[in-house]
Amino acid sequence: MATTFHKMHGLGNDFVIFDAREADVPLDAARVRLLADRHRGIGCDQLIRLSPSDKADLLMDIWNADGGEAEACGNAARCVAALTGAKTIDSAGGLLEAEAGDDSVSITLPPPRFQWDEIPIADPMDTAPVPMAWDVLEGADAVNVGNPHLVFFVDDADAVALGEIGPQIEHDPAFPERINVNVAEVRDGRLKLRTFERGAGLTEACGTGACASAVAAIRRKLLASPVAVDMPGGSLTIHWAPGDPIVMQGAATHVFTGEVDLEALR
Ligand SMILES: N[C@@H](CCC[C@H](N)C(=O)O)C(=O)O
Repeated sequence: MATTFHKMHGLGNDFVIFDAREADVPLDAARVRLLADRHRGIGCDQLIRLSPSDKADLLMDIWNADGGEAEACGNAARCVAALTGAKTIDSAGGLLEAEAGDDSVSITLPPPRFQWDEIPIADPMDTAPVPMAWDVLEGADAVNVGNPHLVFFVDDADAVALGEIGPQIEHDPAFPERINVNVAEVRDGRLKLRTFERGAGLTEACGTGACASAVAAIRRKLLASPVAVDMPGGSLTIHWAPGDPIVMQGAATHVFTGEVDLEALR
């Protein structure tokens, strides 16, 4: 039986979105891995399923390409708001508010968290910075914006071998739920950012990574809000003040709508 999906991306960070508000779309880790596979399936960084919510306009479930579930996805939230017109989105990472404009979508995320057990980190420790090092990367700030992030401020983000060191950090036993890894460079009053995503690897852009990195830069007084964040796939603007929710603004693009026979995937 054919199931409709929407292929969308936020600055090149791409998604397969199923709308299960009318009829269930059965997904499990194995099926997600097949759908996300760029050779055997449709191909995406994250797979999104929308279902009814009694707290918001809809509930967004998020799976990474490796089949693991994620609590938050900033770029997907913008795509979902653009696709459905939802003004409130429930997710495992908290309740999001959305406002879709002509060229961009704004998403308001709950205030960031910084305590070691809120990241989470396995043992009590400082989180700004965390007293840990991996090869040339050290002194990261840990920030939870619905999902867990480490932000390393570096002199040259392009020079970091993030594809090699990212998996070591993601899987370090210090992070019981694994972690997203960001390298951020302050340049010309903006943030240049590359992200190695938990469960998806290097992506063109990461909305929550941009939020976590902007928050860390504001806390370190490296930049003031709003922070412009430039990623390989494009830019986001992040507004934040200590104690407040985070507002992320940027583009959301619909690529095509298609159909897939979920039972036929092998
Ligand atoms: N691409 C996303 C983040 C997706 C989830 C992340 N990989 C995780 O496991 O937490 C974004 O735009 O925020």
